[in-house]
Amino acid sequence: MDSEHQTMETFLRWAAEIGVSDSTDPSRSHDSCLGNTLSVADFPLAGGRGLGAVRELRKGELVLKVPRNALLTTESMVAKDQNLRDSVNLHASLSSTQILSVCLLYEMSKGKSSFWYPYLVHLPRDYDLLATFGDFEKRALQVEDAVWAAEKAIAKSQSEWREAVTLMKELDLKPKFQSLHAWNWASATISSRTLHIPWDSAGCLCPVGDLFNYDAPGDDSNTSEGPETVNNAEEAGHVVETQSERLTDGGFDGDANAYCLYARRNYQLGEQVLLCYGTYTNLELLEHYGFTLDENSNDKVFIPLETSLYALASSWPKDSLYIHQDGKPSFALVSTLRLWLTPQSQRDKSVMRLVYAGSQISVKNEILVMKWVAEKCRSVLKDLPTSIQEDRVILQDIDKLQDPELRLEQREVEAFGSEVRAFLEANHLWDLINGEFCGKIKRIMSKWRLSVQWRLRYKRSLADCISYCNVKINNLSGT
Ligand SMILES: C[S@@+](CC[C@H](N)C(=O)[O-])C[C@H]1O[C@@H](n2cnc3c(N)ncnc32)[C@H](O)[C@@H]1O
Repeated sequence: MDSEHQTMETFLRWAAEIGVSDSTDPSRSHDSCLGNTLSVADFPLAGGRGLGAVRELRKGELVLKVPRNALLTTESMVAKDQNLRDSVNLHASLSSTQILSVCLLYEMSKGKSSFWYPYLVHLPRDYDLLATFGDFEKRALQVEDAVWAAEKAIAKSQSEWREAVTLMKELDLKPKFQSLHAWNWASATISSRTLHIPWDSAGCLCPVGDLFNYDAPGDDSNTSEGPETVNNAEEAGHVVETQSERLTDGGFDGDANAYCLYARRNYQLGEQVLLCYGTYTNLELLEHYGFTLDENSNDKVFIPLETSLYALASSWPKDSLYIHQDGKPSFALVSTLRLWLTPQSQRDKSVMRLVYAGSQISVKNEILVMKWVAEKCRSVLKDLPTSIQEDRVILQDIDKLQDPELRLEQREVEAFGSEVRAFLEANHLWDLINGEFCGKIKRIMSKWRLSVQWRLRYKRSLADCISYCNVKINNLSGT
């Protein structure tokens, strides 16, 4: 048995001893907290390590219960350590997430003497969240909004770290636990693994409960949009309500004094059991969790729009003007463009009524709208440094570089495009091709891959939008 497997067994036994359980039967053996509904398994195509169903599960069935005393929260950590409690109390100006980060690093610094050691050893050592991106990976995102989001995330992490350094010094943390690198690790752990609790906005780390990988809310989740689905405010309100209900697959149950997690649908034996952490676009998933989804019905593709258009769109928030991942322009974007492309002199009451009802103004106007959107997407695509096809090739090349088994021929290396060559040059890797890259390079490569994956998905949505508009134009021209 390998040591990873052994420590996982130790962890599951420890969790069982403190009351974590996937069974409602209190007489079950304490050898492991899993085995009745779930087991730890690897799902290479959907999040890596995760939890699989050990039998058929019914929607709504309780699949895991984690008692309050097992949760890692600021409250539970300071309760076990007077020194930590006294120091934390002197830093009320820090946010609850900063405090939780410091507590986590403090707990890590205790090593084996930490109560949570069996859990802490299973936390990932590295993360791919935007805040951990270097310059190369950041620039590889290409799209201005995304590069800006990465810059903001990096700057935020640095300034939060600077603010927390005094507390870490007072706690006498070893230099390696006080470093920006350690801070980024703690912040990423909290961002990507905490669950909501009512008494601390920083959330809690939930042993075993944080092994669930992510599933986006179902396809019906974007039905709150568009005249086809929502015709009035009452209906819209109903959709919002059902959406927020769908976002919770569990939560802290005050009566049970435990975090309770439920199956969000029926599962077959062996299937991965997933949790919906919330409704995120791909850029948000990358920022907060370090991955993107090829199929994400909550994704939103933003394109640069004219200032006068934003001014006109005062009835709809700016962030409602986007293109869905499948290429369909949003209801608000189409409505705003219908009005914007109508000459000022013709914007009378009847036109305004049609616009706010989400209806077409005229065939001519609708064709103008579709042509405008298609042209905009074309121009955005043209201005980006690489095409969809080139990005696909870059991803294949990254795969080749990441494959330790693959021996690359000289001609293959010479055929690499400029971005791959720039990566190899920037990291002095030309001589190392066909050798084993060090951990640091592997980590940069995995972030770079995510950037290319993200921008490729963005471009595919724009290309799909062009096709969507062309079909609409053809249909309208025939009417
Ligand atoms: C709460 S943890 C889930 C367990 C995690 N896989 C582990 O091994 O500890 C969340 C992290 O899992 C990964 N993840 C979750 N769902 C994913 C998905 N659908 N696709 C890719 N990665 C996913 C991401 O790295 C994310 O930050």
